[in-house]
Amino acid sequence: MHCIGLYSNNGFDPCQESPKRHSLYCDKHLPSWLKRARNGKSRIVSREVFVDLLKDCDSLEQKLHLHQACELFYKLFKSIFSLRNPVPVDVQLQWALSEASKDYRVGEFLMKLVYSEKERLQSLWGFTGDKGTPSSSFVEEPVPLPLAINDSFDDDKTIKCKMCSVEFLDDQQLGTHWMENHKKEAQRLFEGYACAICLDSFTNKKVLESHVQERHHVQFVEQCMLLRCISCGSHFGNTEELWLDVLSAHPVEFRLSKIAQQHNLSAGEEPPPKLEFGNSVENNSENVDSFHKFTCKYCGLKFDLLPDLGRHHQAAHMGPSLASSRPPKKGVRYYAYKLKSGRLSHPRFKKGLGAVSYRIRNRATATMKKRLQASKLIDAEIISAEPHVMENSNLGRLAEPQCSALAKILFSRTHKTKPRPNNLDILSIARSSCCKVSLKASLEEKYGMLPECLYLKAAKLCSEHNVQVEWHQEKFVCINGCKPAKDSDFLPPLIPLPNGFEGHQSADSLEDVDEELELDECHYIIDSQHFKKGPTQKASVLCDDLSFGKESVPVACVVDEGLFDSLNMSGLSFNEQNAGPSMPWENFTYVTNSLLDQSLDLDVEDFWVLFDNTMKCLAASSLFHMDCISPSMQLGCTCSNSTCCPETCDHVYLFDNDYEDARDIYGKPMRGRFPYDDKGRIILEEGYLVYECNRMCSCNKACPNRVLQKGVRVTLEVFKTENKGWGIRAGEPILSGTFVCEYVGILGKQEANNRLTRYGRDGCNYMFNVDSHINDMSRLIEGQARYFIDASKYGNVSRFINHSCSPNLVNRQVLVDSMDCHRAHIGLYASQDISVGEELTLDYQYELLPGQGYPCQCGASTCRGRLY
Ligand SMILES: C[S@@+](CC[C@H](N)C(=O)[O-])C[C@H]1O[C@@H](n2cnc3c(N)ncnc32)[C@H](O)[C@@H]1O
Repeated sequence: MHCIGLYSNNGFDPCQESPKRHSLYCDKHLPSWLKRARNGKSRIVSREVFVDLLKDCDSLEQKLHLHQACELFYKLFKSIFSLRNPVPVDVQLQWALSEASKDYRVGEFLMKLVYSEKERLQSLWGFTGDKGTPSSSFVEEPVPLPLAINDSFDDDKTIKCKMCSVEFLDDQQLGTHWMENHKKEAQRLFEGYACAICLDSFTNKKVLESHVQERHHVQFVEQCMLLRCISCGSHFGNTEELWLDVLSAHPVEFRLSKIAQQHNLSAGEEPPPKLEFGNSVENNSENVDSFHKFTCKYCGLKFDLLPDLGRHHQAAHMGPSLASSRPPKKGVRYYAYKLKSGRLSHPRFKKGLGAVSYRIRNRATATMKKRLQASKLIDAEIISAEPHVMENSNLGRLAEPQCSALAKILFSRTHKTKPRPNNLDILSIARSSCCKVSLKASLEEKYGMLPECLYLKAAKLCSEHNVQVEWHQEKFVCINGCKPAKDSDFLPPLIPLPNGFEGHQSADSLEDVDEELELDECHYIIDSQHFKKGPTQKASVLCDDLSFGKESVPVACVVDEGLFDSLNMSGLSFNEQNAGPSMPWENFTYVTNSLLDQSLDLDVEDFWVLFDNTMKCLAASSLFHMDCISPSMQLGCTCSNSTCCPETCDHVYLFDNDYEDARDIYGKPMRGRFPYDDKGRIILEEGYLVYECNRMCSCNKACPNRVLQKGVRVTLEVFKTENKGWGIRAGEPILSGTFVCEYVGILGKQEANNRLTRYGRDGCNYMFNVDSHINDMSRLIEGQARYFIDASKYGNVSRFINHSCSPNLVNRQVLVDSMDCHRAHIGLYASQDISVGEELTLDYQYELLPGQGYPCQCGASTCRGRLY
């Protein structure tokens, strides 16, 4: 016997290995539901129960049925267990029942499984509210599943011709009978046509003829005609060849279906002399001249045979890659389709992953393209900036944009002339450095002064390669006494030009500047950052801590010199005039946790009704009983240490269970890993829920799987922007993946298609549309309410984050105190390294109709222009 691990409902290519694991599977193909347990929890079907059931199987066939039942059981358990699954449990159960009832032998095994496993499943995962006392609704004996039509003929000794009901002992005899008696009808059943030039297929000879004439301009149509087996699509030169294929490959299709047999037997009637292809005559078929015509419900075209209608439907009304028609996005059929196709467990993510792997594959090309584009841009800038420089022949008259352009040009040129350390150079120097000071000193000794962003890159590299370097901020004193390198040859970095710089310099001083630039062009590194306004600029602190002690790091509110005036009038894009000037902290109440809107209280009610029904349903199917899940739908892990490790943490298990194919941001599988790296930075790719440990877990706050819940840990500053009102900027370098803050406000829901905008007193929109940011899962249910977080009255520092079409923050939905995805927290994480003083921005992802919204001031080269 061979391993049957590759078996699926659609058959299998047998694995050639002999079975080892539990006598049915080789090592490689042991199914997920039998895989070795961690904490005894990961096995969906326990080994003992499986082996017991296997002992009762005498034939390979029975073993396959057991295998199928286990798969079904696994799928059902897994999808019910996934609490974020929006498909109602009763629909899932219906699906499982209908699947099981297709073959009563599979159904029987399924019920045996449910019966044997129910107690284990009940107590597993700490589901038991009152351990062990089964409710009265428990079904103690396996309930036979409703028997559907058994379409299998294996038990029958005879088979009947579908045309005349004459009985035969085997398919061969039936085939010969058809050849002799029903060849004409059989032609209608199997014969199609194909164009010998392009192999396009046709149901009708006439259509083929006109195709050949019109498309290929051929008159002798007969030469271009191939016969085509409708059943399998193979092409043949003549009828004999086609019939040989039919006899050898499709004899089953001559048989009378079981339903028809039963019907005939019970009614004692002769079978009607009409063609039936499987059970396919549905409401899109009609009787014309005693022959069935199959009508396409989309375009009204009629076909003699259903497979042709199918092919037409696929070619004319579906995308080329879709193999089968999909049911409408509603109801049991749709969910069943989702479940069967495996899309339910990770619906959007396959698509997401495709995109990710595409992105990864194309990263190199993209980088190259970017570089090319950048160099083109710079060239273009040289062309546009240089004449300007000449024209004015006076640096002092250059406006800031021209200065930036010039700086960029010089920056790129000087970069080209100076050697720069590559990743290996940085790492090898970092390995012999104890702290940032010594690393900086060594690098500068070799390469001269380097821009600050290189140290961010170095920090990232070190963390990725586990190189221990002390990264510190200002006033750090290294215990080894490391001191910054001082080289008198280096000129100090440029400082921002003073206000009123435009046109105020005397001609003499400008000449000096010009000369200096010319002379030292190759030795300076002029970064366009020097022209940006940042915290290096003089700023006045309006408030030391806008959170008034609610955050563990104070959030200062500052105004840069030169923007004071804007405080007296509206610095916002619109509408502040009426409200009058106010300080940013005066317009809302600072909270660190979202509050629930009343619309959600109702939702909780709905939830309990659903929950109640679900549990009754499960109890009736003898899986669980009513008290098995905690009201908050929270699942605690049972790691024995105070800090969890991914090998044992149930949240990792839960995640893996829900997202088998999840990847990290580098494209590596997430299986068996926390969503955060050991520095607490998010590594999980976008599009997945993050499962953090919670108060039901035995671990403590130091657990690496608790990040968002610890709140803001980086220094942030609320500052006045030039044209977007208030914004947030980094008060310290923030490395990519670092948790920045949570979007906090009032969590509510709105009815679908009903756009909700709420403006705060300052005329700003503080709505975060949860639905539009993540979780396709909820979109499986059409017309479902959308969720939002409104930070206009209650919120935290996140309410000041402005929109950018090229943002440096991303959001993730994080499950902490509830496994219900509608109670997920919105975590905002750095999507790239962010330097001190850089504004933190998020893509609001509004969907706007043409003409809607307000001008976007993000300034990104990819700016989409408008913002809601
Ligand atoms: C969530 S608030 C951000 C904080 C806000 N700037 C403030 O002063 O409180 C969103 C509002 O900020 C302004 N805003 C954010 N990003 C913007 C952008 N890129 N362009 C123009 N205005 C923007 C808009 O008024 C928007 O309604």
